[in-house]
Amino acid sequence: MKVVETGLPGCVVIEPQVFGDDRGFFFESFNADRLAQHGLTPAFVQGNVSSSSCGVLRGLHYQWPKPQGKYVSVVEGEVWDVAVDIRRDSPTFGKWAAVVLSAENRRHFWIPEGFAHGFVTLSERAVFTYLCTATYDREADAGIRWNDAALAVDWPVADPVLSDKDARAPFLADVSEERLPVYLP
Ligand SMILES: Cc1cn([C@H]2C[C@H](O)[C@@H](COP(=O)(O)OP(=O)(O)O[C@H]3O[C@@H](C)C(=O)[C@@H](O)[C@H]3O)O2)c(=O)[nH]c1=O
Repeated sequence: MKVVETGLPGCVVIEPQVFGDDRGFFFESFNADRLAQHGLTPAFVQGNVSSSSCGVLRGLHYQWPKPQGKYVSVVEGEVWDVAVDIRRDSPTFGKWAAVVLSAENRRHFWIPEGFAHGFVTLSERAVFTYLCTATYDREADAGIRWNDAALAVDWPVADPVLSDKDARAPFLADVSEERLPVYLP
């Protein structure tokens, strides 16, 4: 397993070691001991799966309070996945990191608590799977508009398919400070 830093401190890409043989392949999708060697000790309490058609964009989502760290990957198809630091007082507030996740590259992306997260589907269909460090809380569920100019996320799709909720999400500047995650160094 290889852990690769991104330009955004705390957000890392995990590249599992894949064992192929005549039957197919095997890889460890998550190994707590190996992640701990890199200072990552997430405790997961919920697992999710979603399926999306080409051009579907989900995001940018976060929870506050009850922030969720997310360990995300794709088991069918390909997505462009992005994490945005929206922790108030963070030295990298407003910065983002993106990675292509696919069933072929088997990458996993660790997005710590306090970041907003989203992805857009690049393949005909993408099955997205992730583990979270907090359970879903409808009251705490929140979002930032995907194309907020203040964030300037360089999405590879210009006119994505969105949920009504995501299409109406507020811009970062319009979110009151107490509704944004806190930065804990
Ligand atoms: C996220 C979530 C949704 N739901 C329900 C609420 C709603 O009726 C339905 C669909 O919810 P959403 O439209 O929010 O689903 P979706 O747009 O897929 O939301 C997800 O997007 C990605 C980018 C993330 O980072 C996730 O944390 C999550 O926010 O599923 C749960 O019951 N549990 C959950 O954990």
